Amino acid sequence: MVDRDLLSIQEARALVRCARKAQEHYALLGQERVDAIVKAIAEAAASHAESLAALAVEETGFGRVQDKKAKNLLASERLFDAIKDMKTVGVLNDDKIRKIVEIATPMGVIAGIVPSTNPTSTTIYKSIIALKSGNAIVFTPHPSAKKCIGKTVEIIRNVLKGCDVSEDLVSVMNVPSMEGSAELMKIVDLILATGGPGMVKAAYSSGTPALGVGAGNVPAFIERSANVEEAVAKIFTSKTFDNGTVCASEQAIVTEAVIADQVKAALIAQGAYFLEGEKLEKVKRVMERADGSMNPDIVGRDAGYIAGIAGIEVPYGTRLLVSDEKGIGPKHPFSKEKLTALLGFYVVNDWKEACEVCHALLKNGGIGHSLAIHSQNEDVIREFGIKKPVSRMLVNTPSTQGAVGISTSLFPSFTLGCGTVGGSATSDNVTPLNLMNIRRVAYDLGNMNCCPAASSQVAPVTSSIDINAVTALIIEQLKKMA
Ligand SMILES: CC(=O)SCCNC(=O)CCNC(=O)[C@H](O)C(C)(C)COP(=O)(O)OP(=O)(O)OC[C@H]1O[C@@H](n2cnc3c(N)ncnc32)[C@H](O)[C@@H]1OP(=O)(O)O
Ligand SMILES: NC(=O)C1=CN([C@@H]2O[C@H](COP(=O)(O)OP(=O)(O)OC[C@H]3O[C@@H](n4cnc5c(N)ncnc54)[C@H](O)[C@@H]3O)[C@@H](O)[C@H]2O)C=CC1
Repeated sequence: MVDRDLLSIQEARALVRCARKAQEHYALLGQERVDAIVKAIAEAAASHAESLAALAVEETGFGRVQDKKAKNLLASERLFDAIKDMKTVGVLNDDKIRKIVEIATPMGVIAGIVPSTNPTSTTIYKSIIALKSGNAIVFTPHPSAKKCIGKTVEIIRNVLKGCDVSEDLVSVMNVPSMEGSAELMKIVDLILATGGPGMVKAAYSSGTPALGVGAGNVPAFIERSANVEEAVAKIFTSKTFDNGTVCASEQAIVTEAVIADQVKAALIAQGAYFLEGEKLEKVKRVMERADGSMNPDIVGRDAGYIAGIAGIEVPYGTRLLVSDEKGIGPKHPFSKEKLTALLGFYVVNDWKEACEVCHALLKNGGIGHSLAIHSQNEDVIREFGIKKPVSRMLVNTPSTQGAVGISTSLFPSFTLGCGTVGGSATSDNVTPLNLMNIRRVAYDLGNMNCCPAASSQVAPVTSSIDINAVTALIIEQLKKMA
C-alpha cells in the first residue's frame, strides 16, 4: 500500500474518532439550539454563495457561477426555510389514542460523498440535513473539487465554533484516496452517497447502511397536446442551468411525429443546433473516454466550448447541440447521460411508442431517477406516472428545477433517491427525516385479556401445542370481546 493511501486511511479514522466525540455532546442539545446552529450555517453559506460558486467553477471547470450560486442558495436559504419547523430532536409525536410515543435518535457519524458536478451545494446541503437530525458528518472530496469542498467545510466549521459547539461535527479529508474513502465508508454509521453508479455500488458494498443515489438519464416527452413553445423554453431553462450538470437535467427529447417539425422549429428558434454528418461524428468523438464514461473535458460546458473542443463551427448564440437519434444503447453516446449542453432527439409515432423509448433511455443508465413530460392530456400523464420506472415524474416543468424542488413542491434536495429499481435504498428527495432513527415506545392497548383474572380462560401451556385448539380458543375469546 502506498504512503498516501495509508495516510488517507489514518485520516479517515482520526476524523471519525473526533466526529464521534463531538456528536455525543451535540446529541444532548435540544431542538431550539440545534435549529439556531443550523440557521447560522444556512446564513453563512448563503452569504458565501457567490464566492463558493466561483471557486467551484474555477477548480472543476464545470458549470456557471450564477447558477452554482443559485444552487448554493437553494442548499442553504431555501433548504432552511423548508426544514425550520421540522421536529428532529427528542419526542416527535405522542399519540395518546394509539398509545405510541415516537422519539428521534440521531444516526451518529455520516460519511458525505459529494459529486464533482455539484460540489459546494451538496456539501452545504448534506451538512445542514446531517446537523438538523443531530448527526456529525465527515466528507470525502472528489480530488477535482477538493479546494471548494474544503472551503465550504471551513466556513461551516467557523460557524460551529462561533456557536460554541465542536467544529468536528463537520469535517473533510485532506488526503482523498479511494482507499481512504473506502475506510471512511466502513467505519461510519451511515453513508450518504451521491454520484455515479460505481460509487453507489462501492457504498452499498461497504457493509455500512447507506443511502446511495445514482445517475440520471432523464427523457423529456413532449406529447401532442403540449404547448410546444412553452415546453421547449422550459427544457432550455433546465438543460442550460449550470451547463447541464444537475443529475435531473434532460438528456433527450422524445416527441410525436405529428408535432416533430413544430418541436424542431421551436428548438432551433430558441438556440438549438442540429448536428449532422461530419459535425455530428466529430462531437461524438469527444463525448466519451475509452471506457465509455463521460469526457470530463466537456462536462458542464456551454455549446460553443464543446464545438471548439470538437473542432466544428456552430452559429453564434447556439445554446444546445442536438442530435436526431434512432439508436439507444452503449454505442449511442447521445442516448446516455451527458451533463453538458448536448441533447438527444427522438421522434416516435404515438405516446405508446414514447413510453417504450423513454423506458429504454431510462434503462440505459438512469433507471429509477426522473422523467419529464409536457402534456395537457391527464390520461397520458397518469399512464406514464403508473408505468415508468422513476422516483419523480415532472409534469410541464423544467426537470432540473422541478426535481430539486424549485419549480415543484418536491422537497429542496441535492440527493435524489432512485428507488430499489435504481439500486438505491430510497426513492425520496433525501431530507433530515432520512437521517434519524425513530424509537417507538408502544404502550399496551389492554386488548389481550391476559391479566391474572382472565388467564384461567386461556389455554394451558403444554409441552406439545395443539394449534387447532389454540386457534379455536382465540376465536372464542375474540367473539366474547366483540
Ligand atoms: C449510460 C449512462 O449514462 S451511465 C453514466 C452514469 N454516470 C456516471 O457514471 C458519472 C460518473 N462520473 C464521471 O464520469 C466523472 O466523474 C466525470 C466525467 C463527471 C468527471 O470526471 P473526472 O473529473 O475525471 O473524475 P473521475 O471520477 O473520472 O475521477 C478522476 C480520477 O480521480 C480518482 N478519484 C475519484 N474519486 C477519488 C477519491 N475519492 N479519492 C482519490 N481518487 C479519486 C479516480 O479514480 C480517477 O483516477 P484515474 O484517472 O486514475 O482513473
Ligand atoms: N441522484 C442524485 O441526486 C445525483 C446524482 N448525481 C450523479 O453523479 C454523477 C456525476 O457526479 P460525479 O462527480 O461524476 O460522480 P462520481 O460517482 O464520479 O463521484 C462522486 C463521488 O464519489 C467518489 N467516488 C467515485 N468512485 C468511488 C469509489 N469507487 N469509491 C469511493 N468513492 C468513490 C468521488 O471521489 C466523488 O467524491 C452523475 O452520474 C449524476 O447523475 C449527481 C448529483 C445528484
